[in-house]
Amino acid sequence: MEEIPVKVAVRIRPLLCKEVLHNHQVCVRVIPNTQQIIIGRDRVFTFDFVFGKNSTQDEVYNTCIKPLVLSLIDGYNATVFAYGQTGSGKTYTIGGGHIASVAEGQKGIIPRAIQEIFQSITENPSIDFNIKVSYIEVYKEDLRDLLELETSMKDLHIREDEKGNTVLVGAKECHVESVDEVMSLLEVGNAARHTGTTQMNEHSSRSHAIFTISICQIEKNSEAAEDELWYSHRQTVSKFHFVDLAGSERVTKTGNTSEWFKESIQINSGLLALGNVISALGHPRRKSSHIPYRDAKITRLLKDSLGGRAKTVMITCVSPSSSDFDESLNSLKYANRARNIRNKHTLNFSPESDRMDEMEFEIKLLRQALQSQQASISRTSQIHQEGAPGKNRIHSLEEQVAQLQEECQGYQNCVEEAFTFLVDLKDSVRLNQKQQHKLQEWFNMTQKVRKAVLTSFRGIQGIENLEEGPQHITVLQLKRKLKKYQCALAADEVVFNKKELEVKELKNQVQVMVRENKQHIVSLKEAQKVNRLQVYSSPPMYSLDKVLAGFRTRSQMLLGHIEEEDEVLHCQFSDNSDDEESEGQEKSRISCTSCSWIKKPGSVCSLVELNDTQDGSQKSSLGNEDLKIECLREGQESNLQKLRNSELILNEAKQKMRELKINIKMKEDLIKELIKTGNDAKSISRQYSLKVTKLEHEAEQAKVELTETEKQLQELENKDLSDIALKVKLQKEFRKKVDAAKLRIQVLQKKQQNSKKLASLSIQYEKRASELEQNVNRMKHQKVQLQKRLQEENEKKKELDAEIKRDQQKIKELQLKTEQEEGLKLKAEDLHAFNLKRRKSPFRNVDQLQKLDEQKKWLDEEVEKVLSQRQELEELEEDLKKREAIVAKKEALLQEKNHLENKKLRSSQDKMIYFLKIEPGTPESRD
Ligand SMILES: Nc1ncnc2c1ncn2[C@@H]1O[C@H](COP(=O)(O)OP(=O)(O)OP(=O)(O)O)[C@@H](O)[C@H]1O
Repeated sequence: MEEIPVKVAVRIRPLLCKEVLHNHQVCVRVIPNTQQIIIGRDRVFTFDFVFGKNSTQDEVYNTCIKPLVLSLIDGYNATVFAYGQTGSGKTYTIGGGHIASVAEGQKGIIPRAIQEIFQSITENPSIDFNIKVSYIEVYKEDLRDLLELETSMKDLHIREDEKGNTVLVGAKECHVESVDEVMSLLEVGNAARHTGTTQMNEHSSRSHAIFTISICQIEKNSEAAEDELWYSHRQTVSKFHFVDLAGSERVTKTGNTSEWFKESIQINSGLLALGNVISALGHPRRKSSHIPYRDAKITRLLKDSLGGRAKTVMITCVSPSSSDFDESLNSLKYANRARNIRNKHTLNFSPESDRMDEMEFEIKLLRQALQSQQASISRTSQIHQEGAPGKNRIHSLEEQVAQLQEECQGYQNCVEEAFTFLVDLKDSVRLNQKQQHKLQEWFNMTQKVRKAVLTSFRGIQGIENLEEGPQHITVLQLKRKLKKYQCALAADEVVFNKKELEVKELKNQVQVMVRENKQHIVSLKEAQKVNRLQVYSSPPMYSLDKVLAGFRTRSQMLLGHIEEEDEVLHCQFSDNSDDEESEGQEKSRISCTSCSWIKKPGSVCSLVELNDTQDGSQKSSLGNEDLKIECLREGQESNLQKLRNSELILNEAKQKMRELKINIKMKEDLIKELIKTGNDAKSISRQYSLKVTKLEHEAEQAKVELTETEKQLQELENKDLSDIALKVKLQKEFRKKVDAAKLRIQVLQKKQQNSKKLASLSIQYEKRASELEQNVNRMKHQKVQLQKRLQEENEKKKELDAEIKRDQQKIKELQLKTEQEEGLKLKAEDLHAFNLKRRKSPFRNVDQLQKLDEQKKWLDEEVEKVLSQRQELEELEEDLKKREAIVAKKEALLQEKNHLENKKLRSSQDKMIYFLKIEPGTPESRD
């Protein structure tokens, strides 16, 4: 049997309105013209089908579901299941939900598949179709019939038939005859399905739903119309499961608390089991490994579809939002694993139906043979009735028949000869009318006899024809074999086509890689060129203009560098098209290479060098003003960037606070529960300690009684009683008493032990509660610290606001100054003359020089400030990253801890309840 892999499709939904409003970035994209998906910066996955944010429902259906529907009609079982995080678009893609209110173009897979199935029914009038639908859900590991809600879940069972197919027993199967009927059933089922509202999805499916459509096809044989006596038919039964799984979710993210906490856990555990099955099946050495189908109901139901006999497509839905990065990556990893799963699908035609054909034909032949046999028997029986019944008589009759046949043959020969002779005679001799008439009569008689002989001969031949029956059977068998080989050939063709596709895909990939390689080489060459250019453009001596230009470029590059790093942080998941992104990367690469010479400490062009340049001092002062404004603007931009960052930090901190609050609330609930159980345990323990002392007292009494009875027994044995019978009787009584006392002591001791155990259990509860209290205190402390940090961040934000305002003020002042300076420009000639004069004169204008120095110093300071601000920013970002990593780790640990604590608490509660139940001598039961 051919192994065909499970096909895996990935669909990325567009950003939802609220995500756009919250400024979420896109982190998952389809690589154009490939079957690949890139998540984050560099994680690439290849799938059988990929659908981006602009993909339509029609596209999804036609590409990966239509072939499955056609296979269903060909007689194969098929499954499509949607997998993914909550709110990622599973229900939308499968076509569940309130389908009546959905526009035609937005309809999902189920309505389209139903349409297609009924279309093919109308196109095949030679086939009798019998269609049934069922709809069930798995909610909290319980099966529910969505078409018959009264059905008790105890009546629904998952079984395996003799061929190993998974069958759901007890679910209602509705016979349907039109698209509308199916749609209304689907609507009814969807309305009955468990849904809820979470922070992630307004209409979140809280259960796994399986909508099944089964088709029974009965092919009418063309002979049936011609021959009313017999007809043959071929029967095929195939099923299509449409599975909409509940979404995997982080409990803290969905905002579910207490009530829904358990529900989320159940959903996640079902999906975890499914993940384990996919992992085990996708394992390269899976044949030897165990596949844990039995771990959950959903995996048991999907056994046929994963590693079984059905043709399966898995659609993994992912959210593009960067806030769902982890979940999307996980989904993609699972989808990648699922590509390794191989199913062995088989055609569902029943060989029995072919055998039926043969048998029907055989019956027909036998009936005919029987009829002719009966006719001949009745004839012989007539002869028998007429003649003597004895065997000898038959034998002599047979001999007579043989003789007569011989005679008959002789006469026949004579007649033939006479016939030819008379024909010749008739032509050559002239006969009178009477003779002619007689001859004609004789001819007619001979013709009649001949015809009679011929028809009887044909009758015998007709009976012999019946012996062709077995030949016909062989032909049928051969036909059946031919059909089988044709099927195998078709399957081979499918595999061949698939392989061809894979080869094409690989070729495409190779081409893409070659193209990329070329691009890399080109960019490398460009980079080398730029490097070379920089080496030559690095001036040996700096003129003021060049230095200023250098300063500007440098500051721009520094800014660019810093901004680029900012982008790395924030635009890591930007929603640019791939081309834009690659262009951006190209630019950043070039800018990095071009700033390389400036970064070297030796090549930093300090403004102090301006001291040596006296030419164009006016120009430089004007340039300085420009520079100042630019610097300030840059500073302001950086401050704005800082502000944005701090806002981001603030939001994240708030989010953390919210999560912490939920965690604390849960813990507090847990503590309350624990305290309650602890108090109960305390009161029980108090009762038990009373009981222990009482029991001790009783045990003491029993011991005293025992020693007394033993003493009495001893005395009785020592006494020399004359009445032996009385002595024996008394001894018996005493021994009985001793035994009873011993038994009582034993029972009392056991009870004592149990009571002590229970008392220790309550101590354990107290300990556990105090531990949890400590835990909560720690969390509260964390909360306080977070609040502090929040305040600090708020203060920082305020400071930054103030700084920005100050910068703006400065910019205004400087602009004013520049305008004034520009006025001075008008006197440029005078100034030039003055400069020349000054250069000639041995003494320089000390005041102006001082002023210039001051301005240069100020500028240097400003540059330093900007640089230190950038430095601070970098440190702040690094710190933020570290903090984020720590918080994420802490969150994961806390979740794990919670989970364990809950488990422990539950098990200890169970234990406690168990103890309370099994203890027969509890005070209540005693009372
Ligand atoms: N491809 C898409 N195009 C447009 N909107 C979409 C797309 N996919 C999903 N959505 C929208 O996203 C929201 C969530 O989708 P849906 O309810 O299908 O998610 P889900 O994965 O089934 O969630 P859950 O597991 O919680 O049931 C819906 O409002 C839906 O309309």
